[in-house]
Amino acid sequence: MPCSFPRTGARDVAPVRWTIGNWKQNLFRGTAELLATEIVDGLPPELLEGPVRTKIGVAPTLVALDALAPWSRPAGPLYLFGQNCAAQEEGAFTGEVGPGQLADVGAHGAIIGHSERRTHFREDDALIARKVQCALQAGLRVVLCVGEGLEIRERGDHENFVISQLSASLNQVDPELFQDRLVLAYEPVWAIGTGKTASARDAGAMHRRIRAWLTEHYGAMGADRSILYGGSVKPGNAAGLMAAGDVDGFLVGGASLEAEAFLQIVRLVAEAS
Ligand SMILES: O=C[C@H](O)COP(=O)(O)O
Repeated sequence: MPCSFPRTGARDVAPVRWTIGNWKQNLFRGTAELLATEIVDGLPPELLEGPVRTKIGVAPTLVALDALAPWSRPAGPLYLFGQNCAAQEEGAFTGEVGPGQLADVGAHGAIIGHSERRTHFREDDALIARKVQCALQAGLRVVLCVGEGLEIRERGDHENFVISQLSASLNQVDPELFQDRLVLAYEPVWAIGTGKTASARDAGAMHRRIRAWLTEHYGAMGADRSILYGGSVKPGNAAGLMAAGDVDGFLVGGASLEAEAFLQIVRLVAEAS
C-alpha cells in the first residue's frame, strides 16, 4: 500500500543539537533497559530541567523499543529511533515494519540509509528515498545517513558522492515535511567501527558542503537542518569534531553501548560553543 498517513508531526521548537546512540544489533530487552536507566540517571540535571540544549536519542533493536517507554518522551528524556523503516505503511511485505508500526511501539523516528543497510542489505538511493518520504509523511523523525567509502575518499570525489546520495534521497520529498524532523548524518563508511575518524577539518568541510547544498535547494528549511557526524566518535574526539563548525551532534555506535562514554559525549555536545 502507498503511504497515505496524515501529516502528524508538530513543528518542534527544541534546540537543534542531537546525540543519538545507535545500538545496532546489540543488547536484549533487559540489558537495553539497564543501559537506558544508566544513561537517564547520569544525565546532567541542567539538560533535564533547563532549556534543553541537546536532544538525546537511542536506537535499540526493534524488539526492545517498547521496553524503553519509561525512559522515553514524554515519560523520560530519550527519543527513540528505529534502525530502519519500511518504504510502505503496511501490506504483504514479510519481515518489514512500517513507520506507523514503529510509532505504535514508541519510536519517535527512524534511522534511514545507514551504510550497513546499504552494504549488507543492498539498499539503494531509490529505496532510501521512498523510506524517507514514507517515514516523514507518517510524522516520524528521520535521521538520513550519507557517507562515502574509502575508495571514493581516496579518489578525492567524496563531496560530490555524498551530495549525489543526498540529492537522490531527497528529490521526491516535499520539503514541507522536513519541519524539524529531518536530521542528516554524515558517516564516512571507512570511519564506522574502525577507530578511524575524519579529521575535524575534513568533517567540517563536508558538513559545510552539505549545508550549502541544503540551503541552495531548500532555503531556510534546508539551512536549519541538524547535521550529525558519525564514525568512531568517542569522548576523546567529540570536542574537536564539534569545534569543526557545522557539526550539530553525533550518531554514535560503539561508544553508545557504554553509559559513561555516551554521557560524556552528550555533555560535550551540549557544552560546545
Ligand atoms: O550509527 C553509527 C555509526 O555506524 C558509527 O558507529 P561507530 O561509532 O561504532 O563507528
